[in-house]
This record gives sequence, structure tokens and C-alpha cells, in this order.
Amino acid sequence: MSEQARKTAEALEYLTGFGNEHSSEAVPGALPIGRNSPQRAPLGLYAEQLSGSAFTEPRTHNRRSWLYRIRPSAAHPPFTRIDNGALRSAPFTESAADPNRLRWNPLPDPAPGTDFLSGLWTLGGNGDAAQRAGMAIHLYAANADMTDRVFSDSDGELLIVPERGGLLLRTELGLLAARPGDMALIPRGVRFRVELLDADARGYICENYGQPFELPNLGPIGANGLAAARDFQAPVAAYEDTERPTEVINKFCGNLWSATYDHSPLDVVAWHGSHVPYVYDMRRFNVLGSISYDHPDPSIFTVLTSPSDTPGLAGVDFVVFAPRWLVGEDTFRPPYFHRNVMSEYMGLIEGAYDAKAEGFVPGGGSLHNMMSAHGPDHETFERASAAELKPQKIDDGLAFMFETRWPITATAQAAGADHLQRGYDDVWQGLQRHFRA
Ligand SMILES: O=C(O)Cc1cc(O)ccc1O
Ligand SMILES: [Fe+2]
Repeated sequence: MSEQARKTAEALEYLTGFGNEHSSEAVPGALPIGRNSPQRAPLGLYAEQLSGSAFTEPRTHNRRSWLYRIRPSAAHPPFTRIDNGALRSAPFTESAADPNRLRWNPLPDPAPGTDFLSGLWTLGGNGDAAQRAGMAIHLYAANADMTDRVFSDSDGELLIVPERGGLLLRTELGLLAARPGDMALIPRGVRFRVELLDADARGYICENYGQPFELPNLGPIGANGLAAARDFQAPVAAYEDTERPTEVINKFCGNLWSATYDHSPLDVVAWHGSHVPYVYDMRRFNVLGSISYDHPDPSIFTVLTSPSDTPGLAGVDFVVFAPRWLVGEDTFRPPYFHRNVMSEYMGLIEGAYDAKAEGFVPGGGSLHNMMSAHGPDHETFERASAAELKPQKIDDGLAFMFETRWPITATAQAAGADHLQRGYDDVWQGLQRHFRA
């Protein structure tokens, strides 16, 4: 953590919008006009296209950016395998997929000198990274900056949800600051380095192997509501002109590979395109809900969705439970008892969650796998069944869910972790029969 990183984060400027054709130049004149690949790019830069979708995908799904950089990315020595640390990838085969409800406390504090990359710890996931299908859930805990090394993930995009401490994300396309309450997204293949804005940092990551996240359609909601496109912030171009060895660590088909460049690969002076990192403040989410009766399904809280080939069936949805009013008449207001074909991993950024009186803590997480029975704990059920139904503001917490089409298999380290809560089932004990024929 440095004062310099904090000052830099305070002063950041952003471009706004989701899925735009953005463009930005750190030096005037660096961006070619009227073509992508002139015979000689301006200012002696190299032109390089970074494709996040097949060239031929429909315009609505097409993602690519043109980067104008000091050296082409191609100028590097061979990559060699390095230790994967606590990072795991799909297919997840270390343990059997478990139908039990599972809940974890936060990760133990990392050893001094742990940076964002070495502090990654995989909880589980589904699909197959090499097939570009499915997702992984990682946690991170760090207390040091990444120095002279950058990370890029060929396997998927990284949706980062800070829970403790802010992050300064120095990406090829520029800088983003992400603090608790924000979510940040690093697209597939974009290199970045993480510096800390506080003494330590902790949070959650959804690694999405599938189609890039997009805003959900709004249907009858209309032209506005949920997450607004204009609240997504992309970086402006910023480059490092550093002739110092820099290690590039690439996650490729589940393994980490390393090559050392003789310069910083964060050397993009100008860029334009749609394959861009961004940050979003979840407190800006426009929460919609029932103003008559009943508890709506949490799909109305979807910030971003990664579609599958089946309409309406997400590879993974990112859902946020933001502060909101509950006014439903004759309604059991917390989440209902349910069994869901989709699998639900939930995390808590701050405060409490309205279905769980205790035990679900910031930095912890719960996994309710395909068809597993869950819902309000005993205490919440009793309280909400007897509560006076006056308008009630839920404003003491921020929770989120990664909801995915396939069961989530835990890694061996997650299934056997000391911080796995034994006895989670007990929260549903004591629910009495009230039946009267
Ligand atoms: O299980 C959970 O807490 C997530 C959830 C919330 C909700 O409001 C309705 C259904 C659901 O799965
Ligand atoms: Fe649920």
C-alpha cells in the first residue's frame, strides 16, 4: 500500500457506458484516425488487436479493442509453467459435487508479503475452462502490492468483488479503483497489476469462462432500471514506459505460465474498442421490487448476466442484494424456502443478509447447490412470520450471488477447509410443525 496509489486512485478519470465503442489516448495524436492499422502507426507505436469474441460474432456480442503500444505483445520469450499455488480450474474433479448446504468463514489472514495473485484461493466451480464454458469462484486475500509482475487470464474474464480494502487495478487500457461496494471486471486476456489502497485487501472473484457478462434485458420493466449502462466506468489510456524486467503470468487452460518481458507490458498509449475493463458502484443499482404482495425472485436483482445458448438460461448471473424497502402486504418478506435448479454461491460485503440471522459473515460465503433445500434460517422464519408488516428499510447490508446453470464442485481445499462451518444444517433445525387439519 502506498500513498502514491491512494492519490492516483483519488484522481482517476473514467469513460462511461457499457458495451460502448470507447476510445482514449494518453498522448494527443496517438490514435490513428479513419483506420486501425495504418502503414506506420502514429508516434512510432505498434498496432495490436485484442479479440474477446470470434471475429464473426454478431455485433451485439462482438468484443475487440485496438491497442497502440510501445512494443508489440508478441515480443516475449517462451512461457514456462510455474506453481499454481491455491488456484484451481475447471473441470473440478478433486472432490465429488456435494448436495449439502455449505458455508465458509472468511479466509485466514495471508502471510506477510502476499500479493493479489499469490493470494488467490479457489473455492470451486463448474464447466471446463478449455471449452470456454462454466465458471470458477475464487477468494483473494492480500497485504502487498504486485511489483514488476502482471497477470492475465486467458481462461475467462474476472469479476472482482472487493469486501475489505480498495484495489488499484493497473490494466493495459488504464487504471481503475475498486473499493468495497464496487465490482470491477477485467476482460479475458487483459493484463493487469494490482496495488492495494489499504493495508490489506480481501474479496471474491467470479472467473467467467463463458460468454462475456452483459446487461440483462429489461422486458416489461422498460427502458430504465436495475444497473444503468452509464454507471459503468472504463479507464482512460495510461501507459508505463518502463525498461525493467516484468514477469507476465498467464493463466492458460487452468495452469499458470510465466515469461519475463524486458519492459512493462502495460505500455498502451492509446486504444479504442469494446473489450474493456470497467468498474461499477453497486450502490447505484436501481432496486425494483414488489409494491403489492409476495417476494419476487432474485433475478430482478441481476446486475450482469453471462448468457448461454439457451434463452433465459445464464451460464452465470451476478446478482446484488442492495439496500431496499420491503412493503409487501400479507407477505413473508425474507427469501422464501426453495429448491433451485440453478446453483447459488453467495457472499457478503458488509452488514447482514435478510435470510440469515447469524453465521453468514462479511468475507464468508455459502453454497446452495442445484436443488438443495434452503431459505430463511429458523430465527429469521420465526421473526418474519410474526413481524408487523409496516414498510421496512433493509439498509444494513450488501450481499451478492453468483448463480450458475451447473452444480458447483468445491475444491479439496474448500471441502476440507478449517474455515468451513461444520453444522451449517443446524440453522434449519427447530422449525416446528404448525399444521392444523
Ligand atoms: O437463497 C438465497 O438467499 C438467494 C435468494 C434470494 C431470494 O430473495 C429469493 C431466492 C433466492 O435463492
Ligand atoms: Fe437461494
